[in-house]
Order: sequence, then structure tokens, then C-alpha cells
Amino acid sequence: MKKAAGFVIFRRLCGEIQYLLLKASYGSFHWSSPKGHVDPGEDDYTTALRETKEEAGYDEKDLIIYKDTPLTLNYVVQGKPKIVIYWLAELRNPCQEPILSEEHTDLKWLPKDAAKACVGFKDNQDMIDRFHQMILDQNKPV
Ligand SMILES: Nc1ncnc2c1ncn2[C@@H]1O[C@H](COP(=O)(O)OP(=O)(O)OP(=O)(O)OP(=O)(O)OP(=O)(O)OC[C@H]2O[C@@H](n3cnc4c(N)ncnc43)[C@H](O)[C@@H]2O)[C@@H](O)[C@H]1O
Repeated sequence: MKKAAGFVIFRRLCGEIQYLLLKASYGSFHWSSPKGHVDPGEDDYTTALRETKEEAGYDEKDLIIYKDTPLTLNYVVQGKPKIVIYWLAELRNPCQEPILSEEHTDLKWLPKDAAKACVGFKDNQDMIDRFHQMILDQNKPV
């Protein structure tokens, strides 16, 4: 089974909770959160950090990570099952923009419903809803 890990990154800006999405430079040019393949011997969390640094330029210290509540997506890519583990993470400095790699050509910061429309897949949309509720449950000012 193919396995990947990453972070659903959000920021609080202009009274909004906004989610970061990156546009793939290959294949179906899909939009997703920073994530990537888990290397042999690597733990999922380390993969999420490494891929986020590679794809968005963010370090662990740039993020407030909801480490105890990861969510998992399961889908099929080219006939093979794939599992993707995501942690929720808030960008500490909402003005710190990502630095993209050659794997992506564009980025968007979108409020919840627009982010859901952008990713398209029902399981990914449900995940955004669940993470969004976790943020709201904290009762922190936006
Ligand atoms: N297809 C490709 N062609 C050329 N180079 C590639 C490539 N994929 C990766 N590479 C390159 O491979 C190298 C290693 O990459 P690396 O990032 O290390 O590994 P990876 O496992 O390929 O990384 P990702 O999981 O981020 O890949 P992905 O974007 O293809 O996966 P996703 O599941 O979103 O998307 C896979 C498919 O699933 C679809 N999909 C996404 N989410 C869902 C969902 N929830 N349900 C159903 N389908 C979904 C997407 O639309 C997409 O069609 C990099 O240099 C990279 O550029």
C-alpha cells in the first residue's frame, strides 16, 4: 500500500480561518495540502514535517501542530490503495507565505467552504469539516 503524510495548514487572517492548498505541477494538476510519500524506515510524522518543509518551506517551529488528532484518508490511485495521514497545523505567523517547490505551480489560502470545493473529493471535504470543528471547539478568537 502506498502511504503518504502531511499537514492541513490553516492561518487566522482578516477575521477568517483560511486553509493552504497547493496545485500539483503534474498529473491531474490537483490541489491538496502539503504531503508526500513516507520513505522506508521513516515515521509518518517525520514525513509530514519533511514534505511540508520541501513543498511549502515551513518548519515545525513555524506551526502549532494538533499532534494528538491526525485524520486518515484512504483512496485508490492507479489501481493501488493509498493511505494519507494528515495532522492539523496552524501557521504561527499568518503573514509568512509558503515557498513552493517544483512539485507545485500555485497556492491558495481559502476559507473552509472554498477549500472544500477546491479539493473536490468527498473524504477530503469531510476531513476539512472535522478539522474545522476542532479549531472552533478551541474557542480562540479568529
Ligand atoms: N502523478 C504524478 N506524475 C508525475 N510525477 C509525480 C506524480 N505524483 C508524484 N510525482 C512526483 O513524484 C515525486 C515524489 O513525490 P512525493 O511527494 O515524495 O511522493 P508521492 O506519494 O507521489 O506524493 P504525493 O502523495 O503528494 O503525490 P500525489 O500528489 O501524486 O498524490 P495524491 O494522492 O494527492 O494524488 C494522486 C491522484 O489521486 C487523486 N486524489 C487525491 N486525493 C484523492 C481522494 N481523496 N480521493 C480520490 N482520489 C484522490 C488526485 O487527483 C491525483 O489524480 C515528486 O517529484 C513528484 O513531483
